[in-house]
Amino acid sequence: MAAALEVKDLEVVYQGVIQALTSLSLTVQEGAIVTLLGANGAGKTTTLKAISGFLPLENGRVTRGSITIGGQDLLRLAPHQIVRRGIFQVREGRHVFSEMTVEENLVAATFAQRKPRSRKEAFDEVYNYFPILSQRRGQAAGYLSGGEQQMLAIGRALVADPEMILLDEPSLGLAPLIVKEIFEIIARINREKGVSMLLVEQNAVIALKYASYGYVIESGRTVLEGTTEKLSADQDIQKFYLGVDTHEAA
Ligand SMILES: Nc1ncnc2c1ncn2[C@@H]1O[C@H](COP(=O)(O)OP(=O)(O)OP(=O)(O)O)[C@@H](O)[C@H]1O
Repeated sequence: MAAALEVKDLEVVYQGVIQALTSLSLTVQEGAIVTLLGANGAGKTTTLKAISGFLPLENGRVTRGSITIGGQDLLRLAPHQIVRRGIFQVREGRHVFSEMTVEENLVAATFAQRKPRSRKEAFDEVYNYFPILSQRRGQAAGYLSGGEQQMLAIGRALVADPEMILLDEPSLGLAPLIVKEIFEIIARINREKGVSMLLVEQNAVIALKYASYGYVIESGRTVLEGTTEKLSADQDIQKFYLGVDTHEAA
């Protein structure tokens, strides 16, 4: 299978001095769910921002390495061109337009639509995956629950008809049942539409359950990678990410 997205040896610097990534490499195969694990400040969000082209908005810059999709260089592209190339980032904290209704939020995402289809067709697809959003379509997004806002954030990505969604901490602040519901839908979108996912998660248990491959990053570099089966069996992962007492387990 062809490699969809390749990040190689990436170095990122903010404000000319703060080195956030030193040597970050990862691959997301077409149609895969890949997770990126790491402690606070390891550089996970920076990696997503580098891929989606948002670094310059925060005075950040890629100073070495490459990001390609299907062999095409992404580093030269602006964020709107990267969206057109099929990569859509769902940012941490949802960032829905709180004064606008659910449906107006979806309308706002139509600027990024990649294939000509009617709004009805695009929105029906979103409402099919997230029926609760259909019931709330006329309600201000700011009054939605955290879980519903996360669904809306993913729904906006769907309107764009992405090939890959970059998901930044979708479980943040949500109750376990809602997290499970959202991840089941993420898995369905992946399965049914073939959309690949690059998933940043503090909740390693859920990330390792739904992803097939994972990377661990420390201080801006990739230190471990493997199938999620292999990572789940790794003693360090068990100790530091899954909260397993490896002495007791031994
Ligand atoms: N806009 C910015 N300006 C300056 N430094 C930044 C900026 N964003 C991130 N950093 C720094 O870059 C490093 C990596 O941050 P990043 O947010 O990518 O980590 P993370 O792994 O996503 O952390 P968390 O899990 O806490 O979200 C940190 O040292 C952080 O302080």
